[in-house]
Amino acid sequence: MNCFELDTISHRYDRETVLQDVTLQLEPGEILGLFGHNGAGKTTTIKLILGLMTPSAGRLSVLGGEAGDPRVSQHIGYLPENVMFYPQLTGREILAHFARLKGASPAQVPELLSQVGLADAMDARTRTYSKGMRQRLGLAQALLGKPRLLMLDEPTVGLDPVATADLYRLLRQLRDEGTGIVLCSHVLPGVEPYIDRAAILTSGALKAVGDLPSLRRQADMPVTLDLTPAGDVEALETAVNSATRGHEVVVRQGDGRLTVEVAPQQKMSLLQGLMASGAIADLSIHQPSLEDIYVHFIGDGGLAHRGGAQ
Ligand SMILES: Nc1ncnc2c1ncn2[C@@H]1O[C@H](COP(=O)(O)OP(=O)(O)OP(=O)(O)O)[C@@H](O)[C@H]1O
Repeated sequence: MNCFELDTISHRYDRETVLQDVTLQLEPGEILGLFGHNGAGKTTTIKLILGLMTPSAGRLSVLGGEAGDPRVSQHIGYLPENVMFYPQLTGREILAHFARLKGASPAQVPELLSQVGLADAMDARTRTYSKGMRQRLGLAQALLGKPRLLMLDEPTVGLDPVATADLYRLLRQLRDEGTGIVLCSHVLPGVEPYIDRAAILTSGALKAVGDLPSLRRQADMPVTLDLTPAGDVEALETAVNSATRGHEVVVRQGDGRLTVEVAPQQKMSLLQGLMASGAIADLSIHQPSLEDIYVHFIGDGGLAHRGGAQ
């Protein structure tokens, strides 16, 4: 059974359509990165899955049931973008309160607080917590009751690099135990190794979905080769031009080396030509990163999309 299945979902607020024909699934034991600029529709998508609103069009099922059904909601954990807690209560008291609301066992409260790195701070009032500590408490709250679907909105905001790495390790462990996880973010650097698939949302439309190799195929962006000449760089450039056999490539010279941008489908024939030429001493190959692919799909007008501050 899928964690959720969105089938051509659209959503309007008043007059504005903010999601258009979004089709997306999440399997158990999978981490999906949901990426998009400010106002792209990430939070709206999450709210629909949580059952806080009903879509204007399309079909939606969550954990095999209806979004918003309490029998479904009890298996969902959600960390909102901005977490706020009663400042006078301790982390332990707050989590125990949420455990009661969710019908989860209070026995797991100290264990969860330790898991998110708040073992030493669980009896301090949350008004003394830093932003990162509040974020960790929010994460512990989302993990109550061992959810089968976990949705995290900007979970790394406020976390230092060590805490961020801890968070990703924890998410992997949950994923390996079968939890389906959605990670919404505009912070792409560093996230690539921790997600199984990415979905890129722009102005309410899903532009691309898949694992990194599939996104690279969908983006069809050039591969960059850094070439070190065996002799002089001009001879290498001649070899590149002859090996490309009229296909378009971008060639730049610098520091006695050549940088060549080539279409993915031409890469192997270019490499074979270069190897046969004897003009090349060494090379490195750079595939587009998740960030490059994201920028490609968001488009040059990326800044124009970004309604709010980053
Ligand atoms: N309650 C609302 N009423 C009207 N419009 C709304 C409402 N909530 C969101 N919107 C609009 O819907 C669009 C999508 O917003 P959403 O919050 O889903 O984007 P987001 O991708 O989560 O953005 P961010 O990264 O800035 O949090 C935006 O244009 C936003 O202004």
